[in-house]
Amino acid sequence: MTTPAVEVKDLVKRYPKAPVNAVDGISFDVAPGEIFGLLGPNGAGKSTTIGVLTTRVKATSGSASVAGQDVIRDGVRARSAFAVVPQRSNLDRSLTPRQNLTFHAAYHGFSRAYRNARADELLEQFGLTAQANKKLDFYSGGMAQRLMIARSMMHEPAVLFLDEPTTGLDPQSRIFLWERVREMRDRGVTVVLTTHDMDEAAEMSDRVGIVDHGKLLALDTPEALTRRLTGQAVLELTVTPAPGDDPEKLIATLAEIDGVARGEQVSGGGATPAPPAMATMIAARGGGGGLPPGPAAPRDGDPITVRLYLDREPAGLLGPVVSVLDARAATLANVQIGEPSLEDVFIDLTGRGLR
Ligand SMILES: Nc1ncnc2c1ncn2[C@@H]1O[C@H](COP(=O)(O)OP(=O)(O)OP(=O)(O)O)[C@@H](O)[C@H]1O
Repeated sequence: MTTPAVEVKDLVKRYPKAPVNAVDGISFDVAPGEIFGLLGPNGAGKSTTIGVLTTRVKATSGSASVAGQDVIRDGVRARSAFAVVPQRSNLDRSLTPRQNLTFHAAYHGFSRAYRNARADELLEQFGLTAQANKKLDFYSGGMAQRLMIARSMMHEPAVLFLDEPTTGLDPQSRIFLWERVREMRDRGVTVVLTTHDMDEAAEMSDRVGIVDHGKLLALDTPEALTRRLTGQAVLELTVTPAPGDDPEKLIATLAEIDGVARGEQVSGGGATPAPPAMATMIAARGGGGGLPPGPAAPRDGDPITVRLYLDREPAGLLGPVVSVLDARAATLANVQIGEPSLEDVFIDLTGRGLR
């Protein structure tokens, strides 16, 4: 049996004087070479979990290891096995970009020849060769992020922890970054990332763990998680109800169709239809303080967007849907068939209340 790249068992962290555990008995394994996404609302316990794994936070109880090294009992030894790229730059501004790389490798005990060769290789890989000796003050946020990842790879860690790596990056930098992350994965580096970007998590991660209130609520591949949600597919309709018809009643009638698990209005009242993921944030189940507000009440003649969550193949339901709309003299402008997104799963598990 191969040793997991990350192993967390019954991990608990209670900060001094805190009334509840920040991490409340979390267990999971990450396989070598996996990209693992840790997701959760603000304050869920992600950073604390990563903090324990990277020896910055002292665990209250439980066990944790990275690349087979016990990070709780022998943090110093474990540190050579991983690298952390924090959300905010912690580059040394008194050094050149290149020196940031070579000093890091010197700290980890690598020879001068190795340090220089590795720095050149990584500067090239991260598109920073031409800016290797510039002042860091002239670096953009994207360049600083690239340099931090390059620096983290100087000591060839087995596991790379990335804390919200693409926050604040432009689309080009984001794509570039993910290409590099995939390259690292292809070379056998295990990547553990935290992110609030659900699309990115779904696209990048081999598996994701969803955390809230210090507990792991779900752990699986993004596909398996979305498959588990309600039905197999979602039908999104842009409909203009007949004058005087009540949209809520129209949706209730649509939800009664055999094969429709539930229905909800995701936008309307003249608002631009939100993309599916955003739509769910607006319209998903109640609770959690009622924020953010639901869609505006539509005026007569305005189209509304209705989402139907299905528990059977969508093709067979188009006929019944059109019949209901016909019977109520509603006009159908657009139909989209889609899968539930990871964000739908996230909201379903963690609710929509603000943290
Ligand atoms: N140093 C600390 N001292 C006391 N409480 C803390 C400390 N750090 C975090 N907490 C608390 O522990 C809980 C979990 O916080 P944590 O930072 O791990 O969450 P998170 O999921 O990383 O959130 P975010 O997405 O906002 O970064 C929160 O209630 C937070 O207020």
